[in-house]
Amino acid sequence: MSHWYEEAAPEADEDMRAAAIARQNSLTKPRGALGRLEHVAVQMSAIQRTLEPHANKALIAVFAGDHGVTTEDISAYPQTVTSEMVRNFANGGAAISVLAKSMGVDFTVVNVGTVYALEDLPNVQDLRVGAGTQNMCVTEAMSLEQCEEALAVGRDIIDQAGDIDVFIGGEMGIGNSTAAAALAVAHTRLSATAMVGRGTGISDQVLAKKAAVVTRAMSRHLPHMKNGVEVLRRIGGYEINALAGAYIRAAQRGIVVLVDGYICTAAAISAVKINPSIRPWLFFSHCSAEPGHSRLLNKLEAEPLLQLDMRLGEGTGAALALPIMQAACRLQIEMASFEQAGVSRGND
Ligand SMILES: Cc1cc2ncn([C@H]3O[C@H](COP(=O)(O)O)[C@@H](O)[C@H]3O)c2cc1C
Ligand SMILES: O=C(O)c1cccnc1
Repeated sequence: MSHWYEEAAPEADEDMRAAAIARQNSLTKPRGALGRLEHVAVQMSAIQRTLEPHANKALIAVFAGDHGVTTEDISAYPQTVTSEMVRNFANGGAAISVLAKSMGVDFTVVNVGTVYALEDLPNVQDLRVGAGTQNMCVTEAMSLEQCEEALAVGRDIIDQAGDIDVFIGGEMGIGNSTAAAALAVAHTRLSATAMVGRGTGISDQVLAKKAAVVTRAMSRHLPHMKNGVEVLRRIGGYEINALAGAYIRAAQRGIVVLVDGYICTAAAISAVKINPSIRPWLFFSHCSAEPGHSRLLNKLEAEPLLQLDMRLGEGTGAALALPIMQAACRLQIEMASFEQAGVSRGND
């Protein structure tokens, strides 16, 4: 039986890529002088199949969910903060709320699975598929039904998004940097120690415990990880799975994805595992301060746009990278060529 998340995303057009590279090389700058901005514009051209790539209309969706693994005391903050932050998102006080507002980008919050139900809140969609996940150290994080439902929550957010060029996903979930580390281990086979980080700001002692927790979870689940969905079911999270579903659907619909920090990248690599055809549509916004993030980005052969020592999540790094992506597009579209501007070519 084939599933929606296995349907292929549109392929990159290699002729258009060559044409975009030629255009970049014709513009009034030394060859390659716009660095990664050139890579972004060229890749956008190849996937959008145009020399005039666009990243004008974006949607930011923050997915929230709680994690059973918080029982193991692996975060510096209590689980209640997930719900409290959902209210903060709704009230405009969170970092991503401020960024979305100041940048004029549409912003929505999706509750995929806080432990407790929340009251009706402006801009928050209640699509809970469970009351927090189970502790991955002792059992699977969720059932297959819940896993598929969480993936579908992300898919539906994209399907309801209308005509957008760019999708930015964010996450909120106390304990989710532990789930992300477990996913990172599953997809790279590097050690738990290499993949755990301080998350919200844990001590050396808690960091060592966090690595042991991930190791314990891996020894339980690794033998049974027969496919990408099973990985997400066993060690993912409702908000992480919704992100993976949103990334897959965005790519299938020809929407460019700006991936945020460590947790979002763990969702992204899980999504690529489920559906490798989505990879050309993923752009990586920044390299966070979590040490596992650069390792995960390496595995994905990703070139993050920013390095600001951020370690927040919520989609904040991706939001900050949006104007850079937009600039990369405008430069390729609007710069004059050497011929048009009457500027002499060099021999670079
Ligand atoms: C006030 C507050 C706001 C946040 N916004 C994002 N996170 C980030 O921190 C959490 C992951 O770290 P850990 O695995 O250590 O719990 C996630 O919710 C992530 O989005 C926050 C964390 C806190 C405390
Ligand atoms: O890189 C991230 O996304 C991150 C890091 C720490 C805590 N929350 C998110």
